[in-house]
Amino acid sequence: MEVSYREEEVASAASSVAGRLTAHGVPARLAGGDPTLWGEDAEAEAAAGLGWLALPRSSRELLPELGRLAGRTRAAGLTNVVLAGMGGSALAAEVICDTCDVPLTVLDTTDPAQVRRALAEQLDNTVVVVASKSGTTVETDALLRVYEAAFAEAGIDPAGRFVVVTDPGSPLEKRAVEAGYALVTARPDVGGRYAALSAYGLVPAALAGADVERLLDEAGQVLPLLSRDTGNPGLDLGAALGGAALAGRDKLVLEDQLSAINGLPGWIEQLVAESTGKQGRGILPVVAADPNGTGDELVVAIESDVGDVRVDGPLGAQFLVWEYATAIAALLLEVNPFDQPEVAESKANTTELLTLPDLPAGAPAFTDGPVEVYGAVRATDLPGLFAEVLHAIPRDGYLAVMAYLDRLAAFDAPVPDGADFEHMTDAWMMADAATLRALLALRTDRPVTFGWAPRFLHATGQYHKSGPQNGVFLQITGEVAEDVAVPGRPYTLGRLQLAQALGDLGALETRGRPAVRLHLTDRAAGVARLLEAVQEA
Ligand SMILES: O=P(O)(O)OC[C@H]1O[C@H](O)[C@H](O)[C@@H](O)[C@@H]1O
Repeated sequence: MEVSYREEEVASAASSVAGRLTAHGVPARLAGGDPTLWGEDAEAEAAAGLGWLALPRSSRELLPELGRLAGRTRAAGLTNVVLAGMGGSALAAEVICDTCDVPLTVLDTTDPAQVRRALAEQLDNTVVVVASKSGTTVETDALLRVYEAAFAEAGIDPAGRFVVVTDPGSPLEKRAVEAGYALVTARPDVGGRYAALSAYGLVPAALAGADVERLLDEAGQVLPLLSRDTGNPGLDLGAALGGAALAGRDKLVLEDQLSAINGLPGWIEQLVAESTGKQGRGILPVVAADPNGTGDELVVAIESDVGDVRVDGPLGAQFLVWEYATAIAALLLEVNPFDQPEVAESKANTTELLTLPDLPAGAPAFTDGPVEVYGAVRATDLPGLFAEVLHAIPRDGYLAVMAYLDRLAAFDAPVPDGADFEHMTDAWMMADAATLRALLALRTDRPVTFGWAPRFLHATGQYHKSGPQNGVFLQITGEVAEDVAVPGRPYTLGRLQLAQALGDLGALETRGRPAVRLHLTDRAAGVARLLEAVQEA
């Protein structure tokens, strides 16, 4: 595992902060699990959350159980593995499976169409891993209920179809025991976003067929380096991230196109944004975007030379080194890397909204074809709105696009008969809400981020509300054609999804941030109109 600096300014900022850290014995203290590093206010959470440093060894104890579970599900012909989980309880498994090229359906959504899509896939051969540390996350609870109902309706005994991963004593543990589901309890002293090498990352990955022992070997090899003052990749990366952020380079552009590891930036995004984005400070991860060459960027490239910092190493080692580096960067920014108070705020808003008979969606400021626009805006059409929004981004700020939609809908786009792969890709791209990010990015030198909701609420959502207050926000919601009931709950997935959007919008508006909601009354036509209008802006 190696971290190398490819730019003089980054190297000198990093070496100056690394000198300060080693003078205080920080590398060895962090590697040894010293909970006092982040100050008194963070001590209790740190003491209860540094178990990730021991995972390369302690997770080995899970291997026999994982082998048995994987063998049992394979023998039962359950080859379609679905993971219901949010944030840290989903993203690591996604990266592991993408990198090992084994199929895993990650359901970290409340979108009725996307959930219907998953339900329609091989229910007969499906095993659902339900992963939640707290055991109370609303999305995960809803997906468990939806799958229980689907199995019951198909006459399938749900007992053999769920594998629950949770902390000991959680409400989900109780539920799993009562229902007779397979249960793996996780080490409780590991925070959600640091849980890649714990049962949360490993159980779904092992069931999907990934070689998880190898990940632990890879992490185990880097572990002894983390107590060193020199030749310590975690310190080198953390000092670069923190040193650069202190010098004003607080937009972290993550590049991985040349890496054999697939999707790591999405996992890094939740780790860094949730751990550092608080008290008006933080590092904003920017994923799937080209750098703009502005003075507030730090480009970190996984296994390539295209960045200011290059990070080489296998996936297991990357997980551990990024966790360590994030804890170092938080220390330098003087924030607690183990809490996420503003994630809880949007959750509370959502819960409160769900108690109302009707969701307060408000009245549109204007309508442009299949798109209703909600918010305090001067524009009267979409091109004007995009121009207004781009103009509103502060000089040191960013624009965040957040889509409460089916992230796979673009693949339904009609493709002309006989189209080759290039034409198919073009058709998908022009039907994909994520393309809005790229088109907006062409019109500004400020970073434009994109997040599928509610996934991003458990990642950049914390940063949006409590990091530097220089974000401008565009929410996209869509009409629900066919909703999905959540058995035992007084809401459907569609209602929950809209409540999440309105709950987060409320949290952003309370802070005085410019925030607009674009509601697609026809989803496919709405996406097409957005992509057309942004090019006219
Ligand atoms: O695993 P759960 O308790 O369901 O939590 C899922 C996610 O929820 C919140 O967003 C936390 O901030 C994340 O760190 C966590 O990974």
